[in-house]
Amino acid sequence: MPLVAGIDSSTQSCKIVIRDLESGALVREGRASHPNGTEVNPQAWWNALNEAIKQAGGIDDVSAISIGGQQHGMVVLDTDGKVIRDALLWNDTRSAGQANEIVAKFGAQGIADLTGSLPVASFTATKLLWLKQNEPENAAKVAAVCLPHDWLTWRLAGYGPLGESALGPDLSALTTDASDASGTGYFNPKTGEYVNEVLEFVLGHLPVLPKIIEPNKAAHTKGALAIGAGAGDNAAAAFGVLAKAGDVVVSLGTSGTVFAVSKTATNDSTGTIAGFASVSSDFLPLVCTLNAARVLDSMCSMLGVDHNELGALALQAEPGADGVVLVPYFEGERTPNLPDAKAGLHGLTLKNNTRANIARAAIEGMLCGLAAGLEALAAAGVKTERVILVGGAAANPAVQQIAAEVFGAPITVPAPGEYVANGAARQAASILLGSAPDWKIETLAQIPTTGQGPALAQYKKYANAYLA
Ligand SMILES: Nc1ncnc2c1ncn2[C@@H]1O[C@H](COP(=O)(O)OP(=O)(O)O)[C@@H](O)[C@H]1O
Ligand SMILES: O=C(CO)[C@@H](O)[C@H](O)COP(=O)(O)O
Repeated sequence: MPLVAGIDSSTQSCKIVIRDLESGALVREGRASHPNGTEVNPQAWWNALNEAIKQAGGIDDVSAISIGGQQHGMVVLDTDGKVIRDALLWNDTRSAGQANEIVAKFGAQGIADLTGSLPVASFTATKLLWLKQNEPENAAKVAAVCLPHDWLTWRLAGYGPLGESALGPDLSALTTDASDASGTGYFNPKTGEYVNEVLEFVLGHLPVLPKIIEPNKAAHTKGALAIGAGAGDNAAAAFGVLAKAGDVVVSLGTSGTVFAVSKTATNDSTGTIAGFASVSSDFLPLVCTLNAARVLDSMCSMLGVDHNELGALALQAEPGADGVVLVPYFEGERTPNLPDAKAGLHGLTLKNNTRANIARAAIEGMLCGLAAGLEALAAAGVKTERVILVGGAAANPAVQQIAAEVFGAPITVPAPGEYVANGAARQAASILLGSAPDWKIETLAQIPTTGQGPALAQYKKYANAYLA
């Protein structure tokens, strides 16, 4: 039976799954780490991708492959196909001022109407404006701009820097898909076209941009291997869990994201909801925070425990952690747009200052930032019948249980797996089959709603003070 592969080139690592085309059964997998930091040489992603493929036993027997990846990262290429400078990632906040300049130029509603979203520092457009203003010699050299998954797809197809690749630096062979393009800040998800006036404003000239490929078409063929368009990681996760109306997906990776597949486009000029496209060319209204799984990593090292112990400690405390609140803005924050904010531990007394309360406050704080996202989606008309929890921190049973209390919604935890990579594999399968297969998804846990606990209300008291 033919095999298909899907890749998740995410912030912290690269993962590959190889699946049976018909049943979707996992056949082999591999992973490799990415370097830390918000500025990364794309070569590190290419090395990790090759290491992950090697760990998975290679892809010689695979018929189709697609790459999902972290969104927004700015990869700039010169005319020889060389990377001009390290990529600035989605969680690099240096271009916050440039985001404001774009909003001032086009107006908040104007830019939201043109691109579906109000740009914040994460968006590629703001990074290009930062480049033009701070490294004009680099900006002048830019012949093409692409996203992390676009660049990896191009490399996998055999293109790359002059002298270092079989097919050479053909920039016109760069491809992408609507879901990832919709995170650039210069793409209109409603028309499916790039918005040149924004691009010209931020870079000063029009570079080559990746061609938009439909989800069930091959972007390239390499011998017998079909290479798909790929996708932004959140859109791929929605596709990987087969999200349908009433499902809201919450992903707890480096970023925290809340999103749903919708037939209706959004154009939120407040900037809370990003109006992205889905893999299937519907829409993917999405709220993203900068502080998710790494909040727990950081609290684990502060308390000297591992993730299981952090979870066990948290479950010893009562909902609301006896008034202890962590506002987790360790990396600044994106939603709300507070790029320079710092985290704060609030409400401590000599009595409630326990390891259990602090562990619980860490999990509640991470989730409360996302509960505000759920509320925003609800206000935009997105129905939440259940929350599907994915991403690294979703594996933690305490996180799953506390999510039901914080969100006040039933939680479904799919069987442990790489759902971004699975979504990419499902897209690859759709190239061979003409449409995406309905692979069965096993459920690990279903946690009924317990109603909303006290955590969110007390969190808002402290978090709202940051907005004053
Ligand atoms: N059991 C767990 N509990 C909490 N966090 C976890 C657990 N297992 C992994 N993580 C965290 O999940 C993160 C990796 O998740 P992942 O979704 O792969 O991130 P990304 O997509 O941003 O690279 C790491 O920060 C890791 O420490
Ligand atoms: O910026 C966004 C979404 O807009 C992030 O969701 C990135 O796409 C990174 O995802 P992870 O690597 O944290 O999963």
